[in-house]
Amino acid sequence: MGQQQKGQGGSISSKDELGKIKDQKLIRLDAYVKGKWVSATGNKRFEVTDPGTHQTLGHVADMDAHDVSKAVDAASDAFGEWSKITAKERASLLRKWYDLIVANTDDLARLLTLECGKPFTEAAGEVDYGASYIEWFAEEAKRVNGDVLPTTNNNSRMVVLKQPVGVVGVVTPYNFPSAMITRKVSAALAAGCTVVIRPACETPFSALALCELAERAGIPPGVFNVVPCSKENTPEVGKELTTNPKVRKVSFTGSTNVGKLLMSQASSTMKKISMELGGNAPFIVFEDASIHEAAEQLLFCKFRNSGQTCVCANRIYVHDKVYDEFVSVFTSLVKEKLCIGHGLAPSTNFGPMITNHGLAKTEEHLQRAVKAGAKVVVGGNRANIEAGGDFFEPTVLVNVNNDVPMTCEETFSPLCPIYRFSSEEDVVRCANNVSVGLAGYFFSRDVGRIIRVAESLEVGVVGVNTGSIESEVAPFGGVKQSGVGREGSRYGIDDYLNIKYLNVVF
Ligand SMILES: NC(=O)c1ccc[n+]([C@@H]2O[C@H](COP(=O)([O-])OP(=O)(O)OC[C@H]3O[C@@H](n4cnc5c(N)ncnc54)[C@H](O)[C@@H]3O)[C@@H](O)[C@H]2O)c1
Ligand SMILES: O=CCCC(=O)O
Repeated sequence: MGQQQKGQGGSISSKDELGKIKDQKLIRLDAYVKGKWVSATGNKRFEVTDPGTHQTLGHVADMDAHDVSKAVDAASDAFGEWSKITAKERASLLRKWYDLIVANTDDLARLLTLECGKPFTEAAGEVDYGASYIEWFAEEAKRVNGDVLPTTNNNSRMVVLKQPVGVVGVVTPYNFPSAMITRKVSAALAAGCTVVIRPACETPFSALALCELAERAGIPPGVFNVVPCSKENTPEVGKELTTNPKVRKVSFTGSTNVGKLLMSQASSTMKKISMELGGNAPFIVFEDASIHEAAEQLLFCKFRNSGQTCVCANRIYVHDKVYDEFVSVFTSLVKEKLCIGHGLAPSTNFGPMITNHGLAKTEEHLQRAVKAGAKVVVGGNRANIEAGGDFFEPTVLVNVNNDVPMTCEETFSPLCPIYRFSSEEDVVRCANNVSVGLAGYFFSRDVGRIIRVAESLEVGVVGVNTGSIESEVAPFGGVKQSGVGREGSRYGIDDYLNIKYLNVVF
């Protein structure tokens, strides 16, 4: 069994790396409520660590439900004024926020790598990607148009208004600590909503740095609130954000199970919801595809963020006729091109698992598959990197059973099972035979097949001859148990608007 390259990182000190952040004011440890940096009740704090070294990065304010209710009050008080300033004014403030993020990309990326582990270049890519939503929604703010309908009575006019929903509770995951916040918050602020953001416990630093820049951009007090909290306080904080009557919408990105819980809690006050949940993306290589192109695309699509991305390829289906060639080409790429290490070591392009829970799940998925007959072609072990974090090798498997967890559920790990298929009909049936439907990918040059398969896949986003689908211009979101709503694009702002119909009789 071949091995991937191992990067450096042995001498990395997380504290020293934090010290290299040029603008040290971006490292915030307190919460942000009503335009002030505040500590939690009783000055309670929780520890945040670097997943690449397990060293402490800092102790952040641990907000409880009562603290969060004050943040909701602040957001509710600020809503009146923020929703009434002109869209052009909101757009201008968003644009300033965007400019500040772009100007501070290196610092923000370093912070992101330190708390989430993804390699620095990938982290800088995330900051840039996240910022693109702010630029986009700054522009869209000015295009929230209403409607005048053909009247059914000459003595009346029928008018449609679009109005901001109100206070939005935002809950985000640890795998995209920056972009999952900006994608939601920029649409919300552009629409005229105010926000209370609860970032993931593992990755509050990016959220707080974005907040520092929002403050510098001049976003008024109360419009933008950030309430970090520990794992222990998460259920009560989640309950507050989903049941407080002043919160009119909950926007969540994370796993399907937590999404269902938050959705049921939010139903008690009938809040509007956006749910961006887990996936289990099929990646299909037909016999007429370019094998090298498909293998190159899979490398990024499967292994970015060490497999911890909701749209990562999860199940790889390769046509029988090209199966052996594909496995051989792809395995060589994995060995040659991936270099494991701490995300701030210059040669690294494959970082640690973000949590040790994720590492344990990876090992369990692997063991269950191997027990059921799977063969590991490359990888298959924890990687012993001097830096000391939770590393697992990029792993390719063949002969994987269809009933094992890595096939049936989102593995969210660097495990890459490659299955055989022999007919288009069968592979589409297999691809759709899961409860979720976020992204799907396939490779073919046959135009008829491209249309048939793209229309048949039960997902919200399809990559055809590409493993890359993200763009602020395009609608992002899933079907089935992958969620409700769309983010980004001209559709994304609608999730933060209510429609009001006026029948004006004169
Ligand atoms: N569709 C998308 O756009 C998208 C994007 C990124 C991640 N994801 C999904 O997120 C999952 C990985 O992220 P994760 O492991 O952090 O997911 P998770 O559901 O465990 O956690 C997501 C967030 O919810 C918080 N949370 C957990 N229990 C809560 C509760 N009772 N009340 C309030 N908040 C609670 C977590 O602390 C975290 O901040 C994967 O399933 C991935 O596919 C989806
Ligand atoms: O984990 C999901 C993030 C999806 C994206 O790339 O926008």
